Amino acid sequence: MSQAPDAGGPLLVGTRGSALALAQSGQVAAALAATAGRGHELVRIRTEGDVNLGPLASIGGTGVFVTAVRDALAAGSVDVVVHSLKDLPTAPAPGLTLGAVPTREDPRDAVCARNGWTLATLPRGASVGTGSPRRAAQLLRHRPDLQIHAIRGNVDTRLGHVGDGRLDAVVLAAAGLARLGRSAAVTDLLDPEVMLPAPAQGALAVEARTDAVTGGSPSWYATALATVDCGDTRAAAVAERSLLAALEAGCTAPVGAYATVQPAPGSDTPELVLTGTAIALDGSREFRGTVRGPMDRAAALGRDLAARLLDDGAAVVLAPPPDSGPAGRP
Ligand SMILES: NCc1[nH]cc(CCC(=O)O)c1CC(=O)O
Repeated sequence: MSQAPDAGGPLLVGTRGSALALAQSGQVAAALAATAGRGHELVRIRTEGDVNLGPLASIGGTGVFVTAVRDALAAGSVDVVVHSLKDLPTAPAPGLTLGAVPTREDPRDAVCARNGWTLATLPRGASVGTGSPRRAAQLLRHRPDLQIHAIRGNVDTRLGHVGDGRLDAVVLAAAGLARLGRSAAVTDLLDPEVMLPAPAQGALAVEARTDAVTGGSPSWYATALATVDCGDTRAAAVAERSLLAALEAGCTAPVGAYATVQPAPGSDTPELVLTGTAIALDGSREFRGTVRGPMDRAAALGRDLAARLLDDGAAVVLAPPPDSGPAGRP
């Protein structure tokens, strides 16, 4: 199992079986297979997170969506796996590597409301569904009157809460809605100034076995991965995820981050601009900052911003409540 997969057979792409996972894996698999001049096959892998619909925090955090998929890759039953990068734990997986980060979709969060309401026009006390502490905290920061309802489930289930009138609105990632062809449900795209996305929201991760990318002669496999990789997206995602890791915050922590690549002031050289926030669950306190620096310092920028936020006292909003389960994240 120590080289690139054989040339010849179809590229085997491992994925979760949800509609969103299949849609995004299918798109990446087609691009990878096309550059490699071969066919592809999606291999669905059932994970604990798909089977057990309890609150994520109590079933082991986001890792629950990832473990079984990674196991299939490590065992060699598939050639690559595709994840939503925001669902990938920040800790590296032994023997696996981030083979490619394709160009990011819209990173913003989207309000999907009845009556075309926006965040600003939702009636006083409106009911809004989200299972994400990050979204809840930022919603309450702008609209302390809103009633937040914890919901989970796939994108269609969540939209269904609005469709049948149980809730006035739900907040979902614009990228997921777009990949499922459900963008028509969006009534307000939230500017990152208003709601900072989850680190790496809207980006995909193509994971590969490290030895298959680096081992032996430069393979068709490494070439295909390099072809679908987007350097700007990768750098932004690395900066955002490094902030999250350095805050030692799991994804149930209310942490938002967004990095863009922009020309450095007074020059043409591109640089990364990273904004991050750590916010109290009720929106009452926020620690927010922005750093900028060279693209090749992406990980260091995330750590720098984390150090600054912690210096400002962000630990008070990151401490998990006493009776919560292990850190995880939606
Ligand atoms: N938490 C689940 C999840 N993981 C990735 C996406 C959407 C796509 C993305 O962010 O890349 C979603 C749904 C959502 O947050 O609305």
